[in-house]
Amino acid sequence: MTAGPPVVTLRGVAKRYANGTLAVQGVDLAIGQGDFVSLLGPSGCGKSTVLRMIAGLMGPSTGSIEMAAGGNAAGDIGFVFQEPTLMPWSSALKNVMLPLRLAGTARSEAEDRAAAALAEVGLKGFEKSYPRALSGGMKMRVSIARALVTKPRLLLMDEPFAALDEITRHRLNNDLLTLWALERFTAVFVTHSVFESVYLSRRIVVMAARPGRVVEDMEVNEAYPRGEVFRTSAEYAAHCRAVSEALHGAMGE
Ligand SMILES: Nc1ncnc2c1ncn2[C@@H]1O[C@H](COP(=O)(O)OP(=O)(O)OP(=O)(O)O)[C@@H](O)[C@H]1O
Repeated sequence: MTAGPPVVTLRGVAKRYANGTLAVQGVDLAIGQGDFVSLLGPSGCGKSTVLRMIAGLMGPSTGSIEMAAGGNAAGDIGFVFQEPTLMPWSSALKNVMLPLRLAGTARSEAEDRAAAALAEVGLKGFEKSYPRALSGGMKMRVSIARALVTKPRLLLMDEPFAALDEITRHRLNNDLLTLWALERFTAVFVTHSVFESVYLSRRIVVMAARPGRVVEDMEVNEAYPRGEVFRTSAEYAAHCRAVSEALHGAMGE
């Protein structure tokens, strides 16, 4: 599986917040169609800032961000936050229906598509459950279903599994890769975890702080599907070591 032409291209991007903080500077990054890219770096290196700019939630202070033509506007980008951010007063199904309803999709079609999205993340039978009745991992699954229900070509994830226990996190990593293979979206995944970035990605962009910038761009040239055999392989360990060294270099250690 190789990445196609860029879906999004950042050129000379810098972001200075209103309080004067220079969050990132000099970011040049092209993300290829169908790729799985992780942004890895220490706290404060600007990973979330880059992701929010790609999402169009805010603009860069200098430089440009170009989305390739051919998308379907509002449904083009899915965003998964660290917190599942579900509406507590609505069922899992209604939560997943929301982006479709906002886009004007008729109720019955939205229901069918939301139910299919929940089934894809392993939540068939939980359509009527309220968020409070679901575990942390299940809530995150609902959040992923909601992000994917519009069939975005770009899925942006900001440390989505950071708050989950390790077993749940491994399971969701596997399920995310299955969805990625099935739906063929381009994934941009923000994480602090070397292990998670190597397990998931084809490409790891290592960032450093003060000011936030890209310091290494590494490839994890290993076949998919990846599973427990990969997780316990010598190749996995070697990639983790190399990425870890790059990260420590980025942190000036
Ligand atoms: N809204 C804001 N206003 C001012 N400064 C901000 C704002 N958001 C982020 N920053 C600052 O910009 C820098 C980059 O923050 P950002 O959240 O992008 O980093 P991060 O790598 O995602 O960090 P973390 O891993 O801790 O989430 C930090 O110094 C942060 O304090």
